[in-house]
Amino acid sequence: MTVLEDIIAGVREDLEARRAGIDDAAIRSRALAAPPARDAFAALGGTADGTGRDTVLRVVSEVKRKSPSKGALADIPAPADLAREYRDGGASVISVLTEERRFGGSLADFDAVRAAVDLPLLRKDFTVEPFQVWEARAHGADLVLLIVAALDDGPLRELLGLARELGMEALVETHTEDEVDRAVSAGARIIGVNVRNLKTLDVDRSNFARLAGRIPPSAVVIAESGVRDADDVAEYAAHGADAILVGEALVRDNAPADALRRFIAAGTAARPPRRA
Ligand SMILES: O=C(O)c1ccccc1NCC(=O)[C@H](O)[C@H](O)COP(=O)(O)O
Repeated sequence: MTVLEDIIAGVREDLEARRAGIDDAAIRSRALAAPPARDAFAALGGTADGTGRDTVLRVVSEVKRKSPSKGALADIPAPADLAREYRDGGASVISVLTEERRFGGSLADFDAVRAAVDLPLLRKDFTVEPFQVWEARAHGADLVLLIVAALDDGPLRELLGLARELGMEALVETHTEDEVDRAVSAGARIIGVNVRNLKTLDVDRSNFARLAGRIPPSAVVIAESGVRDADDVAEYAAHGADAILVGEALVRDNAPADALRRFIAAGTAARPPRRA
């Protein structure tokens, strides 16, 4: 079993336990009654054909307590306080991990962050069932994560379609050429290239430069994982990242708002004037 398969097996067990406590009709009516989703595509600098794109590097800042690759990262006793720091530092989107077993997250963390900030929020989980998309909207999410390596084309399209029907968008995450091509064919508008291989946990930052050029300019391109400092951010930006997704470097920093400002400045300075 790969690391990703092992995580998803646990996610499915936890999902069934939650489903035993609330029926599908109830979660759907909560989702339909929730305030409208925020426009995460625009918040990440997206424009319909890519030509009106500005040169600001956006940051998706993650609330991440622990991980399979690094173990414990930060206690984060008050996720809402961290979210306010992220907002003050200029984050465009906040990602909240809700997977419990391997990342120490929860929907309670998500709710706390939702109540604290008005930015678009990504419910960061291993989405494999429509119930999780309904659940995300019911909790006020604006974006869900769809990992191409975890989904066949049928479910990928179904989950992306459902997210949009509910007014949300999806961050469609890739790691290989084939996955980028599948994300593009599925109609993804926000495409992440994760430099961490979720099957082996190896991190190879050069993977971003290799894959980013396959993504059409109409999509927002996010470089995910592996940021240690402003030089890494500049490298991703120079190779075409519209945004970066950062967890560890921010949660380990004593002044995450300052770190964010440094990352945005370094990435914006390094970004080419416009993606062709
Ligand atoms: O972070 C992990 O170890 C991990 C392992 C298996 C599946 C997913 C994993 N992480 C999810 C992520 O994509 C990262 O949390 C995110 O990109 C931020 O990465 P980083 O800045 O390196 O913390």
